[in-house]
Amino acid sequence: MGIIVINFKAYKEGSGKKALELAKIVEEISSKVDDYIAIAPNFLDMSEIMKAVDVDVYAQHVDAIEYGSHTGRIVPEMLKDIGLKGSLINHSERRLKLADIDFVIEKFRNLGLTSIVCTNNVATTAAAAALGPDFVAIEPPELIGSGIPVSKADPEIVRNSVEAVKKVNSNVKVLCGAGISKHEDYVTALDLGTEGVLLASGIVKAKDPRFALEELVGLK
Ligand SMILES: O=C(CO)COP(=O)(O)O
Repeated sequence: MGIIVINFKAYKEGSGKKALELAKIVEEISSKVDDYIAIAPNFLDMSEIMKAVDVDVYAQHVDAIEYGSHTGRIVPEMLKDIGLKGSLINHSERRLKLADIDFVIEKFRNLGLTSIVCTNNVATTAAAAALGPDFVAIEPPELIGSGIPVSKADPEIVRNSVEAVKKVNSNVKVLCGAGISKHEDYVTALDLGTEGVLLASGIVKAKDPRFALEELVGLK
Protein backbone atom coordinates (compact mmCIF):
# COMPACT_ATOMS: atom_id res chain seq x y z
CA MET A 1 0.00 0.00 0.00
CA GLY A 2 1.51 3.28 1.04
CA ILE A 3 3.91 5.13 3.26
CA ILE A 4 3.16 6.18 6.82
CA VAL A 5 5.54 8.42 8.76
CA ILE A 6 4.69 9.00 12.41
CA ASN A 7 6.08 12.19 13.92
CA PHE A 8 6.31 11.80 17.71
CA LYS A 9 6.84 15.61 18.03
CA ALA A 10 7.54 16.73 21.60
CA TYR A 11 4.43 14.99 22.92
CA LYS A 12 4.76 13.54 26.40
CA GLU A 13 2.96 10.47 25.04
CA GLY A 14 5.76 10.06 22.50
CA SER A 15 8.74 10.59 24.79
CA GLY A 16 10.96 8.39 26.93
CA LYS A 17 9.51 4.96 27.76
CA LYS A 18 6.38 5.76 25.79
CA ALA A 19 8.47 6.47 22.68
CA LEU A 20 10.09 3.05 22.92
CA GLU A 21 6.72 1.35 23.50
CA LEU A 22 5.26 3.12 20.49
CA ALA A 23 8.25 2.20 18.33
CA LYS A 24 7.77 -1.46 19.29
CA ILE A 25 4.10 -1.27 18.34
CA VAL A 26 5.10 0.22 14.97
CA GLU A 27 7.61 -2.58 14.41
CA GLU A 28 5.04 -5.26 15.22
CA ILE A 29 2.29 -3.79 13.04
CA SER A 30 4.73 -3.10 10.18
CA SER A 31 5.45 -6.80 10.02
CA LYS A 32 1.76 -7.55 9.40
CA VAL A 33 1.11 -5.17 6.52
CA ASP A 34 2.62 -4.11 3.20
CA ASP A 35 2.71 -0.45 4.18
CA TYR A 36 6.05 1.16 4.94
CA ILE A 37 5.81 2.64 8.45
CA ALA A 38 8.61 4.86 9.76
CA ILE A 39 8.93 7.01 12.86
CA ALA A 40 10.35 10.40 13.80
CA PRO A 41 10.97 10.40 17.56
CA ASN A 42 12.85 13.12 19.44
CA PHE A 43 16.65 13.12 19.40
CA LEU A 44 17.03 11.93 22.99
CA ASP A 45 15.03 8.73 22.44
CA MET A 46 16.50 7.71 19.09
CA SER A 47 19.52 5.68 20.10
CA GLU A 48 17.61 3.46 22.47
CA ILE A 49 14.84 2.95 19.92
CA MET A 50 17.30 2.05 17.16
CA LYS A 51 19.01 -0.49 19.42
CA ALA A 52 15.72 -2.17 20.29
CA VAL A 53 13.56 -1.87 17.20
CA ASP A 54 13.92 -2.60 13.50
CA VAL A 55 12.06 0.39 12.06
CA ASP A 56 13.38 3.27 9.93
CA VAL A 57 13.97 6.29 12.14
CA TYR A 58 13.90 9.90 10.95
CA ALA A 59 14.82 13.12 12.71
CA GLN A 60 12.13 15.76 13.15
CA HIS A 61 14.54 18.54 12.26
CA VAL A 62 18.12 19.15 11.21
CA ASP A 63 20.08 22.37 11.05
CA ALA A 64 21.51 23.76 7.81
CA ILE A 65 25.07 23.93 9.12
CA GLU A 66 28.49 22.35 8.83
CA TYR A 67 30.36 20.91 11.83
CA GLY A 68 31.75 23.68 13.99
CA SER A 69 31.15 26.35 16.51
CA HIS A 70 27.36 26.07 16.95
CA THR A 71 25.58 25.40 20.22
CA GLY A 72 22.55 23.16 20.55
CA ARG A 73 22.52 22.35 16.83
CA ILE A 74 22.39 19.16 14.76
CA VAL A 75 24.62 18.77 11.70
CA PRO A 76 23.31 16.57 8.81
CA GLU A 77 26.35 14.26 9.07
CA MET A 78 25.39 13.46 12.68
CA LEU A 79 22.13 11.91 11.46
CA LYS A 80 24.02 9.66 9.08
CA ASP A 81 26.53 8.69 11.79
CA ILE A 82 23.92 7.43 14.25
CA GLY A 83 22.08 5.47 11.54
CA LEU A 84 19.02 7.57 10.85
CA LYS A 85 17.21 7.08 7.55
CA GLY A 86 16.61 10.80 7.01
CA SER A 87 14.75 13.75 8.45
CA LEU A 88 11.71 15.93 8.24
CA ILE A 89 12.83 19.34 6.97
CA ASN A 90 10.98 22.63 7.36
CA HIS A 91 8.12 21.33 9.49
CA SER A 92 5.60 24.12 10.11
CA GLU A 93 6.56 23.88 13.78
CA ARG A 94 10.24 24.27 12.82
CA ARG A 95 10.52 26.34 9.67
CA LEU A 96 13.76 26.89 7.71
CA LYS A 97 14.70 29.51 5.11
CA LEU A 98 14.55 28.42 1.47
CA ALA A 99 18.34 28.52 1.16
CA ASP A 100 18.63 26.32 4.26
CA ILE A 101 16.17 23.78 2.87
CA ASP A 102 18.25 23.68 -0.31
CA PHE A 103 21.45 23.19 1.73
CA VAL A 104 19.99 20.27 3.69
CA ILE A 105 18.52 18.55 0.61
CA GLU A 106 21.88 18.76 -1.17
CA LYS A 107 23.71 17.43 1.92
CA PHE A 108 21.25 14.57 2.24
CA ARG A 109 21.68 13.67 -1.42
CA ASN A 110 25.43 13.35 -0.88
CA LEU A 111 25.03 11.47 2.39
CA GLY A 112 22.36 9.07 1.11
CA LEU A 113 19.77 10.32 3.59
CA THR A 114 16.07 10.67 2.76
CA SER A 115 14.68 14.20 2.73
CA ILE A 116 11.03 14.89 3.59
CA VAL A 117 10.33 18.59 3.13
CA CYS A 118 7.13 19.79 4.78
CA THR A 119 5.15 22.54 3.05
CA ASN A 120 2.05 24.55 3.85
CA ASN A 121 0.43 25.28 0.47
CA VAL A 122 0.62 24.44 -3.22
CA ALA A 123 3.10 27.23 -4.05
CA THR A 124 5.59 26.22 -1.35
CA THR A 125 5.13 22.58 -2.38
CA ALA A 126 6.13 23.46 -5.95
CA ALA A 127 9.06 25.53 -4.66
CA ALA A 128 10.25 22.66 -2.46
CA ALA A 129 9.87 20.16 -5.31
CA ALA A 130 12.12 22.36 -7.47
CA LEU A 131 14.92 21.69 -4.98
CA GLY A 132 14.68 17.95 -5.66
CA PRO A 133 14.03 16.34 -2.27
CA ASP A 134 12.92 12.71 -1.99
CA PHE A 135 9.53 13.74 -0.60
CA VAL A 136 7.41 16.79 -0.02
CA ALA A 137 4.72 16.55 2.64
CA ILE A 138 1.88 19.03 2.25
CA GLU A 139 0.47 19.91 5.68
CA PRO A 140 -1.90 22.89 6.02
CA PRO A 141 -0.94 24.30 9.43
CA GLU A 142 -4.53 25.11 10.43
CA LEU A 143 -5.43 21.41 10.26
CA ILE A 144 -2.38 20.12 12.15
CA GLY A 145 -3.46 18.52 15.43
CA SER A 146 -7.09 19.35 14.64
CA GLY A 147 -8.36 15.81 14.10
CA ILE A 148 -9.84 17.10 10.82
CA PRO A 149 -8.13 15.14 8.03
CA VAL A 150 -6.60 17.19 5.22
CA SER A 151 -7.46 14.46 2.72
CA LYS A 152 -11.18 15.01 3.42
CA ALA A 153 -11.32 18.65 4.54
CA ASP A 154 -9.12 20.01 1.75
CA PRO A 155 -8.68 17.40 -0.98
CA GLU A 156 -7.97 20.19 -3.49
CA ILE A 157 -4.75 21.25 -1.76
CA VAL A 158 -3.56 17.65 -1.88
CA ARG A 159 -4.59 17.07 -5.49
CA ASN A 160 -3.12 20.40 -6.61
CA SER A 161 0.12 19.70 -4.73
CA VAL A 162 0.47 16.34 -6.47
CA GLU A 163 -0.14 18.02 -9.82
CA ALA A 164 2.30 20.86 -9.12
CA VAL A 165 5.03 18.44 -8.08
CA LYS A 166 4.52 16.33 -11.20
CA LYS A 167 5.06 19.44 -13.35
CA VAL A 168 8.15 20.60 -11.46
CA ASN A 169 9.95 17.31 -10.79
CA SER A 170 8.15 14.02 -11.23
CA ASN A 171 10.82 12.15 -9.24
CA VAL A 172 9.66 13.84 -6.04
CA LYS A 173 7.12 11.83 -4.09
CA VAL A 174 4.24 13.49 -2.25
CA LEU A 175 2.91 12.81 1.24
CA CYS A 176 0.14 14.72 2.95
CA GLY A 177 -0.56 15.29 6.60
CA ALA A 178 -2.64 17.10 9.22
CA GLY A 179 -5.53 15.56 11.07
CA ILE A 180 -5.01 12.07 9.61
CA SER A 181 -6.08 9.27 11.93
CA LYS A 182 -8.50 6.84 10.25
CA HIS A 183 -7.95 4.23 7.56
CA GLU A 184 -10.38 6.15 5.37
CA ASP A 185 -8.25 9.33 5.67
CA TYR A 186 -5.18 7.37 4.61
CA VAL A 187 -6.89 5.64 1.68
CA THR A 188 -8.33 8.98 0.54
CA ALA A 189 -4.79 10.47 0.63
CA LEU A 190 -3.56 7.63 -1.59
CA ASP A 191 -6.54 8.07 -3.94
CA LEU A 192 -5.62 11.75 -4.32
CA GLY A 193 -2.29 10.68 -5.78
CA THR A 194 0.00 10.82 -2.75
CA GLU A 195 2.37 8.05 -1.72
CA GLY A 196 1.13 8.21 1.86
CA VAL A 197 0.75 10.26 5.01
CA LEU A 198 2.73 12.06 7.68
CA LEU A 199 0.87 12.11 10.97
CA ALA A 200 1.30 12.63 14.69
CA SER A 201 -1.52 13.16 17.19
CA GLY A 202 -3.90 10.57 15.69
CA ILE A 203 -1.48 7.84 16.78
CA VAL A 204 0.83 9.36 19.39
CA LYS A 205 -1.95 10.91 21.47
CA ALA A 206 -4.51 8.15 20.92
CA LYS A 207 -5.86 6.48 24.08
CA ASP A 208 -4.78 3.18 22.58
CA PRO A 209 -1.98 3.79 20.03
CA ARG A 210 -1.84 0.13 19.01
CA PHE A 211 -5.54 0.11 18.17
CA ALA A 212 -5.20 3.47 16.41
CA LEU A 213 -2.35 2.23 14.21
CA GLU A 214 -4.13 -1.05 13.47
CA GLU A 215 -7.16 0.97 12.44
CA LEU A 216 -5.06 3.30 10.30
CA VAL A 217 -3.58 0.44 8.28
CA GLY A 218 -6.93 -1.34 8.01
CA LEU A 219 -6.32 -4.25 10.38
CA LYS A 220 -9.41 -3.31 12.48
O1 LIG B 1 2.35 17.89 11.83
C1 LIG B 1 1.99 16.76 11.56
C2 LIG B 1 2.93 15.67 11.24
O2 LIG B 1 4.21 16.16 11.04
C3 LIG B 1 0.56 16.40 11.55
O3 LIG B 1 0.14 16.40 12.85
P1 LIG B 1 -1.28 15.73 13.21
O4 LIG B 1 -1.28 14.35 12.64
O5 LIG B 1 -1.28 15.73 14.73
O6 LIG B 1 -2.33 16.62 12.63
